[in-house]
Amino acid sequence: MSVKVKRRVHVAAAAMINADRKEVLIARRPSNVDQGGLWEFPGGKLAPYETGLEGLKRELHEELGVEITRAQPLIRVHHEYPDKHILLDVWQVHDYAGEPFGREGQAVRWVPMEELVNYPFPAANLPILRAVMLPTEYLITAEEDDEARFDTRLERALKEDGVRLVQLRAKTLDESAYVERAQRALALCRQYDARLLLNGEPSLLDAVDADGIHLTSERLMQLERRPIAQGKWLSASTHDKAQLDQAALVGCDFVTLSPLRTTPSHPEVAPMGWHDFQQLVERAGMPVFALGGMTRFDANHARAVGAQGIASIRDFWK
Ligand SMILES: Nc1nc2c([nH]c(=O)n2[C@@H]2O[C@H](COP(=O)(O)OP(=O)(O)OP(=O)(O)O)[C@@H](O)[C@H]2O)c(=O)[nH]1
Ligand SMILES: [Mg+2]
Repeated sequence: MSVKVKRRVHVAAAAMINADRKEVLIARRPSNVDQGGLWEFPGGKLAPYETGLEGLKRELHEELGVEITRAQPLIRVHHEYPDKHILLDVWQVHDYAGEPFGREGQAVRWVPMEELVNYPFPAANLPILRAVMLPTEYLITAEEDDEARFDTRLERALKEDGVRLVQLRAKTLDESAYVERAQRALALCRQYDARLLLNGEPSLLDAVDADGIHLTSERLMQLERRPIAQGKWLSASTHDKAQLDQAALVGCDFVTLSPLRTTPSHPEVAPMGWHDFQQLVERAGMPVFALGGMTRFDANHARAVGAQGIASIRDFWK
């Protein structure tokens, strides 16, 4: 039996997100090419010695007639197709010159984010769809014993820090107190067009119609399948490769990976540091938020090493 070594293909692709209208630019692959007829994020294979960003700029000039002026890494996805191993190196384009059009005759369309799921994409693209929906910052709420103060602090973060993704973590509350707080938190989040995930059992969604569930790593490891519908978001806390693999297996939409640094809340746990973090993120296959001593000053670096961004209690809870 001969062992065939798969081709490795490095592809740069663009998530052009129109932040005001919350639309994303997608293009349809011509029917006569690999994965023809499917929709994709514009881009293509890197030429020898090209960096991801150089390749992205060249491809977007060739395919859409635009010149990228500002872009930031969004996510890197490894995927095994039957004939090749591809690395999709996806960049979020923040600014460009020109009006995009299908320079190669391909259909090009601005699509509202929540409608992206209705378009057929290549199998490798699921993590990208998740990444474009998510912001760079993930607020985890602190323990509070005063409900009025909880509301004030949450609203401050939504209003002044522009937080758009919130996890309600409250280990000291019993279920009925948790549900009450969650209902108020949901109303506040709706007011600011932010998403709310409940830290706890999937059944909490029956009591509060929030946007999803965040699982502890312990709960994650007990599951055999995804415990909630596809229309809701599922995130989980992870700390190592085994937990990341499990998150992929049960179909988490995204995860936190911690601890990057030592924190006052977990002084006994050894931090993993950026090097190990980057290696784990590279193969996670879903958006990952860096957690553990992170502040918004770390967001750019987190992006640069492949993460979606940062998660924090302390940096937002003031
Ligand atoms: N551009 C792009 N390619 C994707 C995506 N998802 C995905 O699996 N791919 C795969 O990555 C490879 C990209 O190749 P491509 O056909 O765009 O390459 P290219 O623009 O350099 O074209 P060429 O090889 O005809 O010159 C294809 O095998 C394609 O199926 C995506 O969202 N965007
Ligand atoms: Mg292409």
